[in-house]
Amino acid sequence: MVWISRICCRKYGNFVDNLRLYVRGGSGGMGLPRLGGQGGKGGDVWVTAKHSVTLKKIKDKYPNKRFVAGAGENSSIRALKGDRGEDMQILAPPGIIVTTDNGKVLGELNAEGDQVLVARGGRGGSFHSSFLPSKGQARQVRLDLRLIADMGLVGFPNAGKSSLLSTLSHAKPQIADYPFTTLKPEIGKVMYDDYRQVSIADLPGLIEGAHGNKGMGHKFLKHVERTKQLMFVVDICGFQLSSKMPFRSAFQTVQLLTKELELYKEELLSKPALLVVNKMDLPGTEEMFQELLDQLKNQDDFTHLLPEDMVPKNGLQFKRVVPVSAVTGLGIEQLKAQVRQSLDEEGDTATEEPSRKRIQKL
Ligand SMILES: Nc1nc2c(ncn2[C@@H]2O[C@H](COP(=O)(O)OP(=O)(O)OP(=O)(O)O)[C@@H](O)[C@H]2O)c(=O)[nH]1
Repeated sequence: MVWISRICCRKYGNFVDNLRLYVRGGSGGMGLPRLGGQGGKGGDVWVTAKHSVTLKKIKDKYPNKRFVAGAGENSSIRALKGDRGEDMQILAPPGIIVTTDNGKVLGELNAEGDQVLVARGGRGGSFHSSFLPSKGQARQVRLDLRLIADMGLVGFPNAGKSSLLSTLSHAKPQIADYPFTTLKPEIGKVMYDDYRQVSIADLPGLIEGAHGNKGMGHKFLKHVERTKQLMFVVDICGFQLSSKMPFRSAFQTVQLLTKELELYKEELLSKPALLVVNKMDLPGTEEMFQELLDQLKNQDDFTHLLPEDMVPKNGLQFKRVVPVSAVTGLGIEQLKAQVRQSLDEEGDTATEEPSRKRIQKL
């Protein structure tokens, strides 16, 4: 049996899970000493939660990552009290934690419309300041997407995700309660010999048509944004959502899962992804696995197997394809090793503890 297949690599790493921005409140307006007039207050800079935005979109739209609010109006004979400067709104996805450069937490965005003030506008000049205005607050802030887990399981119902999570983590996975979600992901912790822990989230609810918000479609897909990497799980024998829906082979299932992510947010496909092929304990599955590998290697030759609108624009090239059985434990150790390697290649894990702490434990 081929345990681990390495199929040509895809360029990963476009997914943006943190961003550093320069923010500055607007300056206050000048007061008018002659008539005791007061300058307008400078505008504030806010970060506001909006679902349709991603950190990558912010980065692409504002390459210099500078956000400056409007200055307050000077006081004049016609308007003794100058107008307030315009506020600047930075739209960001929910599930963000906003901190200053030195790690002070300014606030969290948990739900659509939540706001965090990141830079205050300056005061307008008045009698108390000899009519001189003050400048707006200026600083660097960080927006960090709060990760649920290192790995997120992506698979249609019945693929064996829950079974896999239990086998991998040797325990009943815990239901995590995050303020920014109504969908409760199950989190399993995989422990390694060097005491490193890797967290894996099972996010229930992905079905065909999820991108169009079928089932719990959008809720599920939003969560995929909050894991460092993706673990696709397919049943080697294929999948059928219901007797009314067509049967899908393992290869078609991979394509459909890819298409769901692509249609929701193509950016998600830039996350490193590994493919777990489950139920390899069943008879005849070795040949099916070989066929799947062949199809994955030559995806363009098999586009006719699905209707055109269900074929992903770019087939996902998995760096790691691991055959397992969640029931018998076949391939589970290899999978653990592959998960670890994949995360190590990409840098720190979401749950990584400082090495000093781990050494203390040892
Ligand atoms: N033969 C075999 N059956 C398996 C394996 N893994 C899971 N199953 C069975 O497949 C069925 C679905 O498994 P689950 O772990 O509930 O699958 P799931 O992907 O979490 O399904 P949902 O909760 O519906 O999303 C159950 O009957 C499992 O016993 C496996 O490795 N081999």
